[in-house]
Amino acid sequence: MQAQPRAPISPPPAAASAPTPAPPPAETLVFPPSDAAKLTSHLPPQHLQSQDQDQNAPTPQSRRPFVTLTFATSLDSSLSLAPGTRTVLSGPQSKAMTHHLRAHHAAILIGVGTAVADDPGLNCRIAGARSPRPVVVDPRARWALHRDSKVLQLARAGQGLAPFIVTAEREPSAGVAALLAEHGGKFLFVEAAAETGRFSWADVFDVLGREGLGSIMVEGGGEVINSLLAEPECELVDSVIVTIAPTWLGQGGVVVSPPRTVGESGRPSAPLRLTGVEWHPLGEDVVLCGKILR
Ligand SMILES: NC(=O)c1ccc[n+]([C@@H]2O[C@H](COP(=O)([O-])OP(=O)(O)OC[C@H]3O[C@@H](n4cnc5c(N)ncnc54)[C@H](O)[C@@H]3O)[C@@H](O)[C@H]2O)c1
Ligand SMILES: Nc1nc(=O)c(N)c(NC[C@H](O)[C@H](O)[C@H](O)COP(=O)(O)O)[nH]1
Repeated sequence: MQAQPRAPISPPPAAASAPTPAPPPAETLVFPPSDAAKLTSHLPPQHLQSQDQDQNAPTPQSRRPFVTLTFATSLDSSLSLAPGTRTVLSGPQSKAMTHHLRAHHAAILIGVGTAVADDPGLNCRIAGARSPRPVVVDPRARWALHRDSKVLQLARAGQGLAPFIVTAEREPSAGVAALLAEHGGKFLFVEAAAETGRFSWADVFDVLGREGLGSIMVEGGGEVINSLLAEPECELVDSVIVTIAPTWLGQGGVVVSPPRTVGESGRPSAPLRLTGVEWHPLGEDVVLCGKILR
């Protein structure tokens, strides 16, 4: 029987607009279970770790999200060499620890200063782990989010989630709003104080709680962290996990140092101390875990 000529295999129709190529696969991180076990008591309760709206969408009356304050700092309490300068402090082991924290929180929150400086991905790069919902605090909606922003590239590649942007603008950019909606993100409106343009963190966390985000890891930057270490905002922080790197960044860095308090005598006093403290060496870094002493 004579073989029938094969019909030519036509090339697939060209996509109308070639999709943006997925970002190059970032390094996959590994955090050993033996190290993970040391952090368990400092993580949110299990039922608050996912984004499952049914499971943990706290009603307005229920408690606010579990808040973890976590960042990497130098020996001179700096987060980076200068505002807007992304500075590597963590070694591989404590970097993996940060991603372990991301897998165990429903959301990861940064300020717009960090978003602008770092073009962050804000996903979890441990194989098989879930990524948190990125939240960017941006009262004046000044973050120039665009299709090639890393966080949106990862969302399109299924390697992360699109951000929720917390703003005081009642009519933020329609273009950015559409871009967010296309990727599963959105703007969240929170009223800011008229005189300062700042949010009450209680309001921010209430809004995020009503989005079903039962736990939030606040990663920075300096302004965000210092404002959460001030009274009374520090009452909202449930856990503190700090990576300390054996590096001095020198003067001019982005410093973590909460506002000073002054006693009745007029003498300055230390504003905050941690309790329930544990120190865990990880590579050349040490990870300090604790809770703010009430
Ligand atoms: N080492 C680390 O762990 C770490 C983590 C995050 C960022 N960083 C670094 O920190 C630097 C950015 O820090 P930063 O202090 O410049 O910016 P930031 O990320 O703290 O963002 C500051 C902005 O957030 C908003 N904001 C903060 N608190 C607010 C409040 N209570 N109400 C309303 N808006 C509020 C304001 O718009 C403010 O301008 C970058 O260099 C980044 O690389 C380091
Ligand atoms: N743990 C930690 N060690 C560091 O050495 C360092 N520079 C940061 N910085 C935090 C960082 O500035 C922001 O949270 C990002 O911008 C996240 O970015 P990715 O998601 O990793 O792309 N954090």
